[in-house]
Amino acid sequence: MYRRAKIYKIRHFSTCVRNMPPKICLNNGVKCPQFGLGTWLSAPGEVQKAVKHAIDVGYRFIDCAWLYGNEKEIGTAINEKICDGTVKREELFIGTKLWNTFHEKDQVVPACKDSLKNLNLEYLDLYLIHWPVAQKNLGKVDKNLPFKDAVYTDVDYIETWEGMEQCSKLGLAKCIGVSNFNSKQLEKLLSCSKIKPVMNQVEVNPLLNQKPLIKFCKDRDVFVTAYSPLGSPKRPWAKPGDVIFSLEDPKLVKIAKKHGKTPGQVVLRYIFQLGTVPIPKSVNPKRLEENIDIFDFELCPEDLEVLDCFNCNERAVHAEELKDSKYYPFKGVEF
Ligand SMILES: NC(=O)C1=CN([C@@H]2O[C@H](COP(=O)(O)OP(=O)(O)OC[C@H]3O[C@@H](n4cnc5c(N)ncnc54)[C@H](OP(=O)(O)O)[C@@H]3O)[C@@H](O)[C@H]2O)C=CC1
Ligand SMILES: O=C1CO[C@H](CO)[C@@H](O)[C@@H]1O
Repeated sequence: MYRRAKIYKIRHFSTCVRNMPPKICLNNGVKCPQFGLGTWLSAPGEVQKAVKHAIDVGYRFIDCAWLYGNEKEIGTAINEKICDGTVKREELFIGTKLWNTFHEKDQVVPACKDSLKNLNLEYLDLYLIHWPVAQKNLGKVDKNLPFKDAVYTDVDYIETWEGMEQCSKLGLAKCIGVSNFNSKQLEKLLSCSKIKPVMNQVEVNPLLNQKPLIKFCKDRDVFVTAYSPLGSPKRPWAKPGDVIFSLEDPKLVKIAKKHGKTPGQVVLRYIFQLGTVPIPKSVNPKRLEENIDIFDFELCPEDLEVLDCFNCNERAVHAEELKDSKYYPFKGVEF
């Protein structure tokens, strides 16, 4: 009896230590937690610990990518947390992304299988086309600067999508979607796909709140995942003079104080209230706990108005080395 109570207490603590993120229902009926963990630049050697801690404190959606070079460690962490009884596989939502060098139709299933092997999982909950632009495979990829010396090719993302549909049909991925697609690209994909994308993962933060694209996606039943929600302050390509979002802005600090929260929590709550799925990255235990602890307060219309004023359509992630490709998403279109 005592033993049972103790086990219950531990499980209860690990899953209900704070308000859990709500779940959203995607256009194929699959449920997805409306908050996740980013893993880009989470270094091998620290990401395993970070993912285990994240799962302990309530994260259920882990955002990965083949490009990030850390799928193996993340997979080890996930499997350890399943083995020790903290979570069941079906309670997790694991997503990863197809890199630009595997866009030809017959490369997609093998690339997906490679990510599954790295993660040591039987299926993905979500597989995304990382960018609408295909790149030539030049050998080693630098995850910090993957577009340096990039040679783009003319493989159409519609062809790539056929490979993604095969991943879905083979049961390798329960959901498939895209990332960094603009409104025109998404519209074209929706018009000719047999399986609809469930998600478009794009940059969303106070400097680029993406309201028009979020509305566009919502109207078409495609959910938006918000990457770089804190403005990606450590992006390796930032130059002096680039606009970097500051969590120390006095207007933000004032709102945070009013709610008894940190500026980071206010930003993440704002992005959640925009109707997206924020996926902040952290490998720091305290910040991992802080970031997910945003489900016990609400920003009022006046707070939202202040936060809206930061928007200046300034991108942290622009991949401008690809700008001459006809598939480059960030030019020639309003959003
Ligand atoms: N699809 C795509 O093309 C892209 C997808 N992504 C995804 O989105 C995720 C998040 O975006 P990312 O660009 O990493 O940037 P974020 O906006 O999530 O910022 C992460 C940085 O902020 C720090 N940080 C985290 N929490 C806090 C906090 N509460 N207060 C202060 N600093 C904090 C982190 O450091 P520390 O770890 O030390 O806490 C890290 O340096 C990525 O990791 C990746 O999974 C990102 C870019 C492009
Ligand atoms: O996910 C990502 C993280 O940053 C990378 C470096 O530019 C991007 O390519 C990528 O989209």
